[in-house]
Amino acid sequence: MNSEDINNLQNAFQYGVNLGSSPNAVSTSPTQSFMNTLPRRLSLSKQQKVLKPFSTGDIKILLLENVNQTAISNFKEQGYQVDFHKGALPEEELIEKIKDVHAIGIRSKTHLTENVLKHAKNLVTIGCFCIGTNQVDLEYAAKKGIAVFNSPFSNSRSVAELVIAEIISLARQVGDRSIELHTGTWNKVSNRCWEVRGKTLGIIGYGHIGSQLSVLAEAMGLHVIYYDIVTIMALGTAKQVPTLDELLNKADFVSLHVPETPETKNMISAPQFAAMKDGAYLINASRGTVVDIPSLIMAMKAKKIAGVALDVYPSEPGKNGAGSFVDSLNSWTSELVSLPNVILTPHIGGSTEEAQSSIGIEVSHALSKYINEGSTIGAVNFPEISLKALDLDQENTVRVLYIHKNIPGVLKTVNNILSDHNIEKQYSDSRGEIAYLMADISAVNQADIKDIYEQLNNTDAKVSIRLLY
Ligand SMILES: NC(=O)C1=CN([C@@H]2O[C@H](COP(=O)(O)OP(=O)(O)OC[C@H]3O[C@@H](n4cnc5c(N)ncnc54)[C@H](O)[C@@H]3O)[C@@H](O)[C@H]2O)C=CC1
Ligand SMILES: O=C(O)CCC(=O)C(=O)O
Repeated sequence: MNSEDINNLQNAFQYGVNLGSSPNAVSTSPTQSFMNTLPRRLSLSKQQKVLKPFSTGDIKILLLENVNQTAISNFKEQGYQVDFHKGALPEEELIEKIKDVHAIGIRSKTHLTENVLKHAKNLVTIGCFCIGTNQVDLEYAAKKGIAVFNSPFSNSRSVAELVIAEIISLARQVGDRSIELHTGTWNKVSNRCWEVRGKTLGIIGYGHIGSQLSVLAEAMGLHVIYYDIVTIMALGTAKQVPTLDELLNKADFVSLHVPETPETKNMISAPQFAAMKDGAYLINASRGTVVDIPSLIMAMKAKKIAGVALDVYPSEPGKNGAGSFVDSLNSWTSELVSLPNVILTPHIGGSTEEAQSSIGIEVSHALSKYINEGSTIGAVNFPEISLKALDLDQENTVRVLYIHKNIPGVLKTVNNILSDHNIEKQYSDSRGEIAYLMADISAVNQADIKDIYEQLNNTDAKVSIRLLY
């Protein structure tokens, strides 16, 4: 590409129509700061046109809960404005901030409910920098045309390793011995301390984490059985059991790795504790709502359960600090902490340098690809579609991103609007009540862009539109 070509391309951008008045169209002509980087971008990617329909400097991203530095760097490299906070925000402050941003990055503590999201006038995407997405109202987000992404397995190994540490620590009462010695008490005992070799581990939920745990546990000589609502191929010599009760009857250690759903709420309560072996151990690094803690306390007091390791709780503090894990957070806190052989960790299953760094890269990448190109690959509440990047010589090609209600006749209406142009590529898919169409149309001049936008904007089925060019 010679300098004349670059000038032409810059001119093409500078004639961009400003569609910024529409809440969902993040489309204005690019800033000089982006122009200044253009020759470098072009030399990095000789064949592909970088789609920048908007001033990247106008894109605002709110990052909460100490999302990793890798994500901050990626977003800044894109030219976005990043507002970074170490903790979660109280709901009122969150509502104030979310009004203004195009993207938000959270971990497990920020609850993006309908009440919060209804204030998000410009929001196009949410990044959960974690595995779980239960903290987001996914359905409502989809209805508002907000695509949600997560990192489905970047921290799975970290969780599995923590659980392995806890299995041995519970069996050897390491937590109690450590607390005693920290407070000056030497208590060298072997009573009811066990090797884990030859014992049975029951894994509830044999997905990414459960199956990884299975492999590690077998390497230490544990027998593994698992229960899952779907039939899943066993790794190593593990065996799937047909019922939860069978798992509870047989396992010496029970470890939970299910998502938070209506079905998993209080999945382990009084009847399940009763079904467990006497002196069994429980580990929960999934979600706090999965175990009924008052029933757990009763089972421990009755010596039915010999120890428990919890990483997650029904209510968790929004940020780090002393004095936050108390009865006003969860009414049973002081009772639980007074029991023997209880290991409590502050939701750190996925908190390793390795996991956080790769989650930061993966989720920031997915959000940037969606903002810049419209790709929804990896979205958890949207149909997953993508079109290949445009070539540099496709100067008058516009990418239409049209999120709409999944009702009959929409494609006919949209294609009528686009019919004066050549539709180079088109891809459409639906998921529940929401459908998403990506189309690259060529031979479009600047006046056409505004016209296409307005016509699409007037369609009944429209949820939101962006035009990239
Ligand atoms: N403590 C921490 O820091 C972390 C906690 N998590 C939690 O762990 C959960 C599991 O993570 P992954 O293994 O990656 O998820 P996954 O989606 O790969 O696996 C979950 C498994 O649970 C099964 N399942 C769902 N409902 C079930 C039910 N009612 N009964 C039995 N099985 C059921 C599914 O079929 C699936 O095989 C996440 O949803 C998240 O809440 C995830 C990462 C870190
Ligand atoms: O690291 C976090 O903040 C949350 C980890 C977690 O629970 C998840 O990935 O689902």
